[in-house]
Amino acid sequence: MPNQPYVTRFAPSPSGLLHLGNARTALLSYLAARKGKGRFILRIEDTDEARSTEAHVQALLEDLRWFGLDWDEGPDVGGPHEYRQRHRRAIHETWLAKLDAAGLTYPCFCTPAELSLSRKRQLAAGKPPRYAGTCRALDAHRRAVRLAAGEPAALRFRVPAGQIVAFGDLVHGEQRFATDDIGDFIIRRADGSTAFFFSNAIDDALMGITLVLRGDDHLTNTPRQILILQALDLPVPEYAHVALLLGMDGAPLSKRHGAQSLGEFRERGFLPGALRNHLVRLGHACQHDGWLDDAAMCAEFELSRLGKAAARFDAAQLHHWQKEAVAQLSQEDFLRWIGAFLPPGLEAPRAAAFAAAVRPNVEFARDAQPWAEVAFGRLTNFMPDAVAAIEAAGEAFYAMAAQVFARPGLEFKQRLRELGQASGRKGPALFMPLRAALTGATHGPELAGLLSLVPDEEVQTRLAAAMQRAGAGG
Ligand SMILES: Nc1ncnc2c1ncn2[C@@H]1O[C@H](COP(=O)(O)OP(=O)(O)OP(=O)(O)O)[C@@H](O)[C@H]1O
Repeated sequence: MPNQPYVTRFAPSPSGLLHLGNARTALLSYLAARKGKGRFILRIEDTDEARSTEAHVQALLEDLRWFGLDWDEGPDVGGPHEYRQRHRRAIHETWLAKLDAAGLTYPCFCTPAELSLSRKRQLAAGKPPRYAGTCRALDAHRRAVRLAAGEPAALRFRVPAGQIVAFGDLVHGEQRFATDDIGDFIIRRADGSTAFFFSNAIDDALMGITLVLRGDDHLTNTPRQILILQALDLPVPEYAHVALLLGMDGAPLSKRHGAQSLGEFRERGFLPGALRNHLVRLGHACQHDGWLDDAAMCAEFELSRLGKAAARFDAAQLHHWQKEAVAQLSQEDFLRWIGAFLPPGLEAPRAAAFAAAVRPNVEFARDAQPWAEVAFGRLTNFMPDAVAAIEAAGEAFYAMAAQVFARPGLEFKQRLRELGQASGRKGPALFMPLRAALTGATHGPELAGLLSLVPDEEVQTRLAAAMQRAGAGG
């Protein structure tokens, strides 16, 4: 069956920094659209003015782009709609008025304290808490008097009695909710802003969203939204409620808690492809174990492979994908990535040789720094185990090494062989003290590659320093 061209969206609230759970849900939604050559829309749900900030909107756009997503419509790229919900108020009011005209809403004057008391009573009686319907029963006259007196009022949707709302969820299967279990819910807050249930559903319908892929924290909201859409004769999309990503404490990641933000991983030096490769495998069973580039990830993505079980971010897995991501960089991109640690004006062939030598030892860009010092600078840093290796090797070893390395035109392998013969050492006993003297460490990138970049005089300086150190220490 050909893949359906879905129109999907990611609709975050700018109430904090995007975390890995948001990013994973955004990625899956993006892939669902891209897979069938559909469209992906970004909408900012900023109706809750108290919690939304402009700085968070900007951070969110920047983080999503860095993560590797692009969108066909959105606040920064435009499109036929307005993509910030707070600018869609007039549209929302029009649709609220239609519900009103159909007799499906009523003002609710209950205060937060009254609602909380009612909840507690219901819970104490062992009942699931839902709106008790206090203001539903008010007659038209009493309503008018209270409104005229300026009493703050939210607007509630009148949920029909005795019905079943059924829908097929692409992750959770057939869902059935009895309307008798759903209390009349708020669609406009007392401050005049539209509530999530309403604005989110209306905007999905008006923007032509055909698949709502979101976290399963919204599964129980869906029947309410379907009731609104049906009441307004608006199209009902398909739904896929994906499992939430949990934090270390086992609780779902949430912007409110500020945990594991995308920005934090970016600052720590992770590459976006590493995060994408890890996140696409959380709650989505990939058939292919290896690295997935954008095209391969689209090909790999299947709605039928989405799982129901909550998933946990795994640091070890992310490190694995980071190494893969580094290996995948073109030489040009790798050099750009570590560019801050290279000497200015480095000639292209030397840069290429450096990249080839150090890449397997670089997980984060900053890991290139010590090797750049070894290759292009003076050796000043010595690890304690390198010092110990130098002292143990003794002065004579470095005197022999200096002689072998002074002879022009020899390959590194040949020098090593000659030094082995001269010193009677082999294997690590030969190699380790040489590495320690020439790099200041007992482990690191392949020595031949690194040394090809170090000028002969500098090699001699390092061997002379080692001789002195071995002499002094021995
Ligand atoms: N822990 C999570 N794992 C996966 N998806 C999530 C998680 N938390 C939220 N989402 C999804 O991210 C999308 C954006 O949601 P939203 O902006 O409300 O995020 P949030 O983290 O729940 O924020 P807040 O804490 O402000 O409510 C929604 O589809 C939501 O279901």
